[in-house]
Amino acid sequence: MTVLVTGGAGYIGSHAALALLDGGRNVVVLDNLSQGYRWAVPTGAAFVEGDCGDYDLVRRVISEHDVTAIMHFAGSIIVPESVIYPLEYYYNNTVNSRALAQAAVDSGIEHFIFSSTAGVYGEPKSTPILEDFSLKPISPYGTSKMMTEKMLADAAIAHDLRYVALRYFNVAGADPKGRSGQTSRKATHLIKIASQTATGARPQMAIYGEDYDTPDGTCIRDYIHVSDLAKAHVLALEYLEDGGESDVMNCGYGRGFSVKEVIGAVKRVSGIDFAVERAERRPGDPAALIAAADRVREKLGWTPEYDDLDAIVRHALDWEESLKTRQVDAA
Ligand SMILES: NC(=O)c1ccc[n+]([C@@H]2O[C@H](COP(=O)([O-])OP(=O)(O)OC[C@H]3O[C@@H](n4cnc5c(N)ncnc54)[C@H](O)[C@@H]3O)[C@@H](O)[C@H]2O)c1
Ligand SMILES: O=c1ccn([C@@H]2O[C@H](COP(=O)(O)OP(=O)(O)O[C@H]3O[C@H](CO)[C@@H](O)[C@H](O)[C@H]3O)[C@@H](O)[C@H]2O)c(=O)[nH]1
Repeated sequence: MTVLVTGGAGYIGSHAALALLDGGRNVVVLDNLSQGYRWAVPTGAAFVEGDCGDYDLVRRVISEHDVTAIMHFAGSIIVPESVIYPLEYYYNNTVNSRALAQAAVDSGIEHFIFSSTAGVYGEPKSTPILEDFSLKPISPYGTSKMMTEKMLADAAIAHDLRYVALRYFNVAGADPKGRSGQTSRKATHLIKIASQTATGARPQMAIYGEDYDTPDGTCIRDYIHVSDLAKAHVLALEYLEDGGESDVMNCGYGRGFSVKEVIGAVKRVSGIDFAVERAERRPGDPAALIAAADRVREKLGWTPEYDDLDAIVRHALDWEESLKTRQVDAA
């Protein structure tokens, strides 16, 4: 019995693979290394280089590795890029997910965990955001994820597949044991960028907009530690194995920090007063995104360990330091 982790050479998938291995499960990672790194695949996991949209390959991997469940992380993740290249995003996130789901159904896989996003809500009518708020994504990225959620919902009605779509809020931090972290070639995430600036990989950074309708004028987000998120995936799999119904669940802590508060935390924890510029608003940024996070706690029994901004930042900084000794551009 093995879990197939697509995108397991990437940031979140590698942490989920670690959590599965730590729990004594077998893991096979399928990743095309378009963004991830071979070295990021945890020791102990089997690795297949290839595309999650390659139906025949997925069927073969499922059969050869005795796969009984799929965690699907592979995808393209940069919101502004999805506005410029929408058809690439629909292909990689929706068309390839369809092929993967087809291979899963045809192979008799019954348990499927999908990486969705708070981006499916678009500009929410209010916060905290409940799972049953209407889905009105404002980017091709968000729409590509919403479409995959809908496909899974329909497939789950027609077939023996059951799924959990986890809608992540802002994922940050790194494995507390230093085994993995965020290495993306094209970093856009606030805590990653602030950590790179603190550790000298960037000369300065910018705050995108100080005129939002928030207490300090900067955007508020719900930052969740990647290891807590990885744990939610393991619990979601156990939930399905115990007969749980298909569902969607927000993954966040239910509280938010502003961009200025995050930068303040990175300066405080690192002890470095790095340069921060003001910049224009970034298109498509909602003022505040905070999860209503009751469902994941109640249904999965999820209890976060790292609901502490300074701990998230500490782990992100430690990982950034450790990257100085790695060849991150060599896959
Ligand atoms: N990082 C976040 O804050 C965040 C928030 C919400 C949702 N998500 C979702 O979580 C998932 C993982 O994100 P991440 O931050 O770890 O990104 P990442 O880029 O670090 O990892 C994605 C991995 O998928 C691989 N990949 C991409 N397309 C593939 C394909 N067609 N076949 C096989 N492998 C492929 C890449 O090489 C990479 O290793 C994505 O689906 C993303 O949309 C991320
Ligand atoms: O150098 C930077 C980077 C970011 N920000 C701001 O920081 C906030 C958070 O930005 P970022 O870390 O890029 O995350 P989001 O744009 O909120 O998007 C993330 O979180 C979403 C869920 O909330 C996911 O859907 C996306 O995939 C994921 O990238 C936003 O207000 C940004 O404008 C800055 O001011 N300066």
